[in-house]
Amino acid sequence: MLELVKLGCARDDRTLFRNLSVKLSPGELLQIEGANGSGKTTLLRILAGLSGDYQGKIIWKDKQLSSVYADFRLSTFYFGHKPAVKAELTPVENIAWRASLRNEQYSQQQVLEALQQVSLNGYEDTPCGQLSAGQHRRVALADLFVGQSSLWILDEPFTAIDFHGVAWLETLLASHVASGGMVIITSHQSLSELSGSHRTLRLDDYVVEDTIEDVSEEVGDHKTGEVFL
Ligand SMILES: Nc1ncnc2c1ncn2[C@@H]1O[C@H](COP(=O)(O)OP(=O)(O)OP(=O)(O)O)[C@@H](O)[C@H]1O
Repeated sequence: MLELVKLGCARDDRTLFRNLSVKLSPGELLQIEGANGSGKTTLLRILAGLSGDYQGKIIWKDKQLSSVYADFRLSTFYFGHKPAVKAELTPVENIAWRASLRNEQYSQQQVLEALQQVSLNGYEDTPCGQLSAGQHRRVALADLFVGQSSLWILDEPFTAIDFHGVAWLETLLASHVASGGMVIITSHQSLSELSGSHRTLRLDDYVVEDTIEDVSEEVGDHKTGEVFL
């Protein structure tokens, strides 16, 4: 379904990774590991269409991503380092706002149930600026309970989440994958058995001393990818 073909990326003349080829099929969870600064966030931002500065190809449903980007966006949920949560809006308003950005509509009941799932019942009308760091991130994670995206791209979703929150999130990942969904996740902590079976990719294994220019010759494709926003 999602295929990366000889993906390469450099920042400030430093190769973060190169020749990265991997496939992700429905019902699979892929954990990206790597040291601080190895390029995990950079890779996920590329996959989410937030950066076009890469080499190689990204294939979605057997087609070059740029030609099916509208479908890809509708099928994808991206949870970044700094989740899009507006401080002046309540959790309910934030969910509605992000849903409108994705062209999705939820019933009020669905939203309230999602907030209950992330243990934010009782905070429905509290401006998010008054929530704790972990609660703030839970507001964004509530989208996972109401959206219909098949591919979840999650950058360090466990950050600031307490022990019980990590458990329900891992259980949710397993359930999404069991129902045919796909997950790409970065996490500095190992996933437990609650997440179900998964593959691990270490970005450090895709670094060499060569400059990034070598990759374009091997790929024989565009040297710079498109920005999909
Ligand atoms: N826009 C940018 N311009 C220049 N360098 C950048 C840019 N974005 C990221 N980098 C550099 O790319 C490298 C990889 O950063 P990235 O955030 O992807 O790493 P990471 O593996 O997610 O790290 P961490 O585990 O600390 O979150 C870092 O050295 C960073 O300084």
